[in-house]
Amino acid sequence: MRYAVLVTGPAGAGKSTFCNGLMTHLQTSKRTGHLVNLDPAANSDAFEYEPAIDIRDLVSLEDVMSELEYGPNGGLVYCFEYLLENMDWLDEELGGYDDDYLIFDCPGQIELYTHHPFLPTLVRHLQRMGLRVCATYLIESQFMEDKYKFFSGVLSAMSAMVNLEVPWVNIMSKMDLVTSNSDDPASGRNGIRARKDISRYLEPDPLLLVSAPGSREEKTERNSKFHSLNQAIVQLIEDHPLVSFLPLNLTEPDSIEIVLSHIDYTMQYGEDEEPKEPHDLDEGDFADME
Ligand SMILES: Nc1nc2c(ncn2[C@@H]2O[C@H](COP(=O)(O)OP(=O)(O)OP(=O)(O)O)[C@@H](O)[C@H]2O)c(=O)[nH]1
Ligand SMILES: [Mg+2]
Repeated sequence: MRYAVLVTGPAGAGKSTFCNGLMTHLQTSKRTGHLVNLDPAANSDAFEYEPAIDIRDLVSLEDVMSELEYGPNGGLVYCFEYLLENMDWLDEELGGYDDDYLIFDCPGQIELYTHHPFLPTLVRHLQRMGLRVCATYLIESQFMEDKYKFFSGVLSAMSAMVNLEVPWVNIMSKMDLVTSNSDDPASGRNGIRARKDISRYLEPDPLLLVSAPGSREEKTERNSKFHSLNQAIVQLIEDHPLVSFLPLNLTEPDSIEIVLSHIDYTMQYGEDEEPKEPHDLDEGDFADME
């Protein structure tokens, strides 16, 4: 059985870094993984591990831009369309890997996840080839600093999830950057101050969008033209409680292990063996953040 983990998410969310971390972790756990680079604009220096399959061997953004005079975004779309027309290239590349764990590093163009047919087509193709596919969607912990930015991240994750019908793991990356110390003057009014707050973001609490009744903030919000929009979004997220995030701190092997065990579980990796329950988050996992 072959497995494919798609690593998706907006630009700079830490996808490539997570792929590297996952590869290292697989190696130290005596498992094999292969990196697949799907980013035609990737910078070669970004890879600690040489990709086993690399879209740039088929088409590179640089060539498309210089030869066809596309700009960077149109150029990317062209690259994916080119890949979709040349899927036999991918089949051939994938042919050499049986019984393997493939990690797909995807590009950060948000439109690829929300409305471009590229990823759904790719997923169907991989499934037809007999691969078990799951997707991860990363947003970075800095999103938690601003509740509006955070909810736009939640909505983009939801929209990517409904677009791709595969098992799904949402990840809050760069948790090493969260210093949630209530005495820390740097964590401002909207900062993430306490562990209680962090869990409201990891299991998004739509009420974060609504200010406390009677507060000055609430009164200004009620008058603002965004009030009904916020209410509608709160309702949407409450009606579709699909999104929750696993915290990822790459400086802690345990954290990577927990994320990997959830990914394995969604794909029933090694199901010929005993199925494994994913590790649960311990109370202790947040201890250093307080
Ligand atoms: N502190 C910290 N920084 C990180 C972490 N992961 C990534 N970064 C930094 O965030 C930046 C973007 O990381 P990438 O891994 O290139 O992000 P990406 O999602 O692959 O970006 P694109 O491919 O351009 O969309 C880099 O400067 C990384 O060093 C993390 O876990 N902690
Ligand atoms: Mg990247």
